[in-house]
Amino acid sequence: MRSMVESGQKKPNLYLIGFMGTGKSSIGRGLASRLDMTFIDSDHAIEENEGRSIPDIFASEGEAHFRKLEKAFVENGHPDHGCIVACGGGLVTQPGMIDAIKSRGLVACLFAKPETILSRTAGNRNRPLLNVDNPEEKIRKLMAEREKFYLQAGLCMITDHRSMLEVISHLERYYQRESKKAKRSE
Ligand SMILES: Nc1ncnc2c1ncn2[C@@H]1O[C@H](COP(=O)(O)OP(=O)(O)O)[C@@H](O)[C@H]1O
Ligand SMILES: O=C(O)C1=C[C@@H](OP(=O)(O)O)[C@@H](O)[C@H](O)C1
Ligand SMILES: [Mg+2]
Repeated sequence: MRSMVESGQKKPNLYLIGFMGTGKSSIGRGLASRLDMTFIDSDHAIEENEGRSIPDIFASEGEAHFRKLEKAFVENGHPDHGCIVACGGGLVTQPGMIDAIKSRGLVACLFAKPETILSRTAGNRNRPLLNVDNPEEKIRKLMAEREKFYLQAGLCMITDHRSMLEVISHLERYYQRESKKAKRSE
């Protein structure tokens, strides 16, 4: 992570990564309010910039185009400090993206079992990758492909059977500890 001196002693960003339905967006919002930081969701930022929804972007230009928009968001589409950033689940799967977010702040990954993910995402058609005949099979396949990226986070946390408040409190302690360490290492 960039030094606190370079970032002007400002609060480093915290990036929440992990599979769809692990809680990045909901937990990120609660955490930002606890830590008095700005909340940014990469999906919402992209939708706002493009003026259309993620399903529309996938349908009209395809997943590869959406991944380019995610890359642009990471590289120059958000502030470099003071933010809790909920990343779309596939954002870290492109080459160089994990290093790019690690160079900009702390990274925590949320995990959940495929069954939990299925129940948390069922009834919501906003995730085009899960609009398939057998979403559970798709979740297992994508998870296996993506695990190597998710495991590179500074903190990995299993969220099954944990309330959102428990997850938020754990992440709050992680952020406070790690951001203090970064400050002390100056
Ligand atoms: N720890 C949790 N326990 C129960 N439900 C959760 C938990 N974390 C998230 N959820 C629910 O799961 C759904 C998906 O959460 P969301 O924040 O959109 O995930 P993501 O951004 O990772 O795709 C939401 O309805 C949210 O309220
Ligand atoms: O895992 C993915 O590839 C995706 C995750 C989604 O975000 P969430 O992880 O917030 O659901 C969204 O970016 C898009 O539907 C693609
Ligand atoms: Mg989300």
